[in-house]
Amino acid sequence: MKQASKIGRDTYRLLKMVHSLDRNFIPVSLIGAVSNASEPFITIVGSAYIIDSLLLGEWKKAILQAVVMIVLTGMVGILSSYVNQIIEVKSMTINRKCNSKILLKAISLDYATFEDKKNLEEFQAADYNVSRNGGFGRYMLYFTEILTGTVGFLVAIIMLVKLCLEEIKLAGFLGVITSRIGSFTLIGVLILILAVIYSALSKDIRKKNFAMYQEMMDINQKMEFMTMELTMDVDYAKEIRLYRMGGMIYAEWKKLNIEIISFYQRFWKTTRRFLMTTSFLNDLVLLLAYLFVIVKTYVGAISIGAFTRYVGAVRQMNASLRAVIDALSEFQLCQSYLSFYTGFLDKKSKLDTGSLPVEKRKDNEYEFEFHHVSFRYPESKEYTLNDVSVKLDMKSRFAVVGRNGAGKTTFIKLLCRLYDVTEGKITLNGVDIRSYDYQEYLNLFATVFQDFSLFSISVKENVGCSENIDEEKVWKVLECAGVKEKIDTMSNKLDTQLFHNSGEGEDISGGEAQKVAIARALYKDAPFVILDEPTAALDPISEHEIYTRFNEMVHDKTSIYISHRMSSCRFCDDILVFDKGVLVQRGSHETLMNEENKIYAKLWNAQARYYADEVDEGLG
Ligand SMILES: Nc1ncnc2c1ncn2[C@@H]1O[C@H](COP(=O)(O)OP(=O)(O)OP(=O)(O)O)[C@@H](O)[C@H]1O
Repeated sequence: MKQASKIGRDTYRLLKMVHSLDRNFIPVSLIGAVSNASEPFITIVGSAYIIDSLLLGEWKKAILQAVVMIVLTGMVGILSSYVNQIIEVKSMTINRKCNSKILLKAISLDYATFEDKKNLEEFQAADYNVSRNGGFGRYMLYFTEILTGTVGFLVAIIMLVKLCLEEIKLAGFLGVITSRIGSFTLIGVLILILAVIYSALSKDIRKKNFAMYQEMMDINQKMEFMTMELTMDVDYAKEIRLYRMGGMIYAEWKKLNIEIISFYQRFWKTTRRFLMTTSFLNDLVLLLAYLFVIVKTYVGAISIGAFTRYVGAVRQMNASLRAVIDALSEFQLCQSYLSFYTGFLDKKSKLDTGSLPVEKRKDNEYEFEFHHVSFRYPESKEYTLNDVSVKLDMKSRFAVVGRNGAGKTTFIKLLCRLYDVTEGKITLNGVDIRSYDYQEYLNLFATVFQDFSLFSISVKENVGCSENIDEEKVWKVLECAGVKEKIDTMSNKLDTQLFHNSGEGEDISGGEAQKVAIARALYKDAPFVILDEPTAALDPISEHEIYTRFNEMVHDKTSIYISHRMSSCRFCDDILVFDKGVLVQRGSHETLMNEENKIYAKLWNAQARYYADEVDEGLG
């Protein structure tokens, strides 16, 4: 019962969603159902009348009836195919609209959602079910089939009620069966048996199929990823060739392929059993129903013409019931798949907690403070940052240094609120950052992470990140980032698409890409500019040029650099040194260099020694 009410609630919700996407779909489905279902009945009823007319020798009447039947069948047939076509197109359109809902949801979700494996799987499942498993399109086609079957079943029942009412008073067993009460009981019991058997069997197969389906979804996703690695992605193509990894990945792909084949074999085995059992039971019930109509004709309760009509009605009732139950089981299976989709749409942003507007200050006087901040990644047991307390003075240039894995990037991610702290708090001008409107808060930062991304869109769009782009400003920031000349040589200049995977796109080097990403940060013109390993891919001259120009451009802003090139710390007023998630030192370059045997001096000296050796070797 609980299960049935859940199915009912889910159906209502999904149909409501479909209705909001296309208000005409459900009415059109109803028209389709009525016209699809009435088609066979026109022939059933028509031929019965024709037979009766022929038996009475009324030839003209029979011909007229045949003409009416043919015209009606043709008209309803045309209407059915027209409406079915509309339903198919509408189903496809609804699916596309659902796809766009997934995309919109995906881009509105927290960044942390995408670093969390479980969330990522849920997103992939939602996308898989809507884009590749038929999604709402298939769901709505089954919905129409259920409506069609239900209308057909009801019409057949009405005809059979009429059959039950046709009686002749007789004594004995035949009299009992052909009486009204006997007829209703017999037909009622037959329908009940059919319904109970079908729903029990279909429930069983639905459960089995859903379990198998989930298993196959995982395998399919892995296979799709591997196919992409092997065939489509140019970055993988390089590694695959240089390290001869193709054979290994192909072997893995083949293993999954065998699993898929075995999955289909199991799937068809359960389905075959279901089909054979239902078909046998069906035939049995059909036989009993035919016998009943024969008996009714034998005792003289109905004419020969009526006999054909009722035989048709029995056959139609059976076929309709079977179609409803088959479609219902598929419909519910689809509903289970679509639960991934609705589950995904129900996800809420955890970071969108505050509503305070962020004060827009022309003087850029924003003050951040970390108060005993500790942080653990969602799926991690270990703390990445421990008890960090630090005040960031405005308009300073900060450097964040430390060994690999010390927690530098994590510190920045917390500042930019890509994650919330696990313990402690971060304040902006004395107010907990969780109280601010999330989007407004994000607008304070222009950050280039070490794993930045450029997109397969134009250079201009990559830098301007909006629909209204100030081209003059784009050229200016490209110049500051040292990549103006390169863009000037590209075929469509600012309008050149990046990366050749977008058809007409052009590729740029790693360093040039990094410069474009820096230009994007400058274009945003935010009060906080953060560069995480900003110059890792740049040659030393470009690095020097960028630092010099950059400092000019961000003089009225607060800037934070994370860099392993210790020399860049010299540009900075204040240096934060992290070690194993703890802020261990802070101060100017000179102050920190005076703290001997501490990590900053060690890092500096290690790099200085390396350069000194190189210089010595070069000179020697
Ligand atoms: N999404 C994540 N989930 C779990 N652990 C993570 C995640 N991202 C980073 N870590 C872990 O947190 C620690 C600190 O990482 P972080 O990227 O902050 O270091 P980093 O100082 O910037 O290092 P590097 O200099 O190598 O860039 C590392 O041990 C890393 O493995």
